[in-house]
Amino acid sequence: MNERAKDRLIFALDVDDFDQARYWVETLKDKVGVFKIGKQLFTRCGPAVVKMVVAQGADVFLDLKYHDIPNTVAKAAIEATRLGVRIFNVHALGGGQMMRTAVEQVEGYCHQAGCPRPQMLAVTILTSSDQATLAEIGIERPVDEMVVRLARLAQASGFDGVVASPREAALIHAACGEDFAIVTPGVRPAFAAVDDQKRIMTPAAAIAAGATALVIGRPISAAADPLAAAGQILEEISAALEG
Ligand SMILES: O=c1ccn([C@@H]2O[C@H](COP(=O)(O)O)[C@@H](O)[C@H]2O)c(=O)[nH]1
Repeated sequence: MNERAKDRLIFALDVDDFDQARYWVETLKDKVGVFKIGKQLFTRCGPAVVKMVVAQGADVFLDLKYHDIPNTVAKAAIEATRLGVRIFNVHALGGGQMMRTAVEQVEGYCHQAGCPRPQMLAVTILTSSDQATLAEIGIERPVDEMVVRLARLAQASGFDGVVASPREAALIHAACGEDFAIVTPGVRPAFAAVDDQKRIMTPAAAIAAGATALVIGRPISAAADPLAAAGQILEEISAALEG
């Protein structure tokens, strides 16, 4: 198996409590490069759960999708940086000033504290949304056009990459270049249920389209044999990287 496959797999720690989170980190840390802590687990456990994952030698993607006025997002971003996470994110829909202020203040903090700057990602359009969802909120432009527009804005604001569906990965890659990270949830292996995701692709198709890392939760956690499911996904990523 291609060794780089593990670095491309981010597991969504969408679980109810601290003990379950620790169980999944211990179980999957040989197969998964980064553990994603989202709103459910962070609201339940707070910074202690970030520290637990880091103490196990794994990296954290803090997926709190900040979306607020520039000052509030920048201060929250500094707190995420202080926690030692490798990646955190904001909503690109918060706009350029919000993203630029976050970049400036995080870089200022890192310079002063002598710590590495986390990777900063901007969520474009949620993978659970489709054209009808955008219409509900008054956005008539096609989903893929909106995603590319937000990706360009994030890049111009100093962000390192975006969160998007793998369906838009090739377009983002063409618009923003090779060094811009494209982290994709909405990934469903053939054996898994679609759940509430709308814009999906298989792991192999996502990598082939240019996704730099895949966020996967329920296809592993809800599988009858989660380790086998993670192994199968890694094989798929590996084969796509070789191909
Ligand atoms: O557009 C987005 C942004 C974030 N997510 C998060 O990714 C995982 C996906 O989990 P699955 O169980 O594989 O569906 C979840 O934590 C979401 O909050 C996303 O799905 N789409």
